[in-house]
Amino acid sequence: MASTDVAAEVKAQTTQVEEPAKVTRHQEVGHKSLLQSDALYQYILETSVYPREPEPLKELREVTAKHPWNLMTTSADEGQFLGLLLKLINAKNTMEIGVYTGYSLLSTALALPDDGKILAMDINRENYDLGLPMIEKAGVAHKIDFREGPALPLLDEMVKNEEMQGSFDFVFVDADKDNYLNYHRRLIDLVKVGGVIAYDNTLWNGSVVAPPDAPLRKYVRYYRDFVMELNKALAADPRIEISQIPVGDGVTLCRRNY
Ligand SMILES: C[S@@+](CC[C@H](N)C(=O)[O-])C[C@H]1O[C@@H](n2cnc3c(N)ncnc32)[C@H](O)[C@@H]1O
Repeated sequence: MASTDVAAEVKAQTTQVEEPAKVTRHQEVGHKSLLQSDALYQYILETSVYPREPEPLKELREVTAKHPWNLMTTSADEGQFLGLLLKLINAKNTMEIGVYTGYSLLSTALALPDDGKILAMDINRENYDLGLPMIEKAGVAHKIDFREGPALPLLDEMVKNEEMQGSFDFVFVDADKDNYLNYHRRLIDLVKVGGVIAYDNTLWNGSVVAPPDAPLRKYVRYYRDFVMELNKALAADPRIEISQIPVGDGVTLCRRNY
């Protein structure tokens, strides 16, 4: 079925229970998760997420919404999920690759104990600076060690340092998708046994199931094959247990087994 047909079918289904809504990036290529209903997604946000969202995080979300690249931000429901996950695994020493204005960074910083740490990397400091006042307001800036620059050379340095091997409880990867497998090759040594690596965007706008002729935006098409290759590689990697969760744009949790 062509993607436009799928989108039309989805639209027909969802409009039975809601007002006609703008086409979301989930609907754009027509995958069939429950949350293709905008109304259900709004229900989750309004019932379970926004009422629990700390004020500085809300402020950071609102500031980010005005930024031209705001599509890159982690959604509020995913931020809440990551925060809960960190508490469930008692994470203390963590890493984030891909900060942008810091929504996921602040969500996770708030979930860490006062002496918790996040090594945060991004090639762009300007965007991080936009969110920094809210991170400071939330009283968690002392947990964050922000490094400006590409993540790969930093990871290479860390892997060489024996003390850093197996030292991270949690890593959130949300950056250049064409490097995810390169990150994985290094992170598997840096995360502790029993620790978790979370790869973001593993459903990549639903494009992982788009037919070859689907009208995808250029950057979606470019990264699609990398994301699909990553998904296959993670599924075949015996060193990890995985679960691919349809929150946000898809997040794959990997627990290091050995
Ligand atoms: C999707 S955004 C991150 C969103 C962020 N997690 C949030 O919650 O808003 C991707 C980020 O990865 C950064 N990035 C791209 N290539 C990178 C690289 N090689 N190393 C580090 N960061 C990179 C970009 O500058 C951008 O800020």
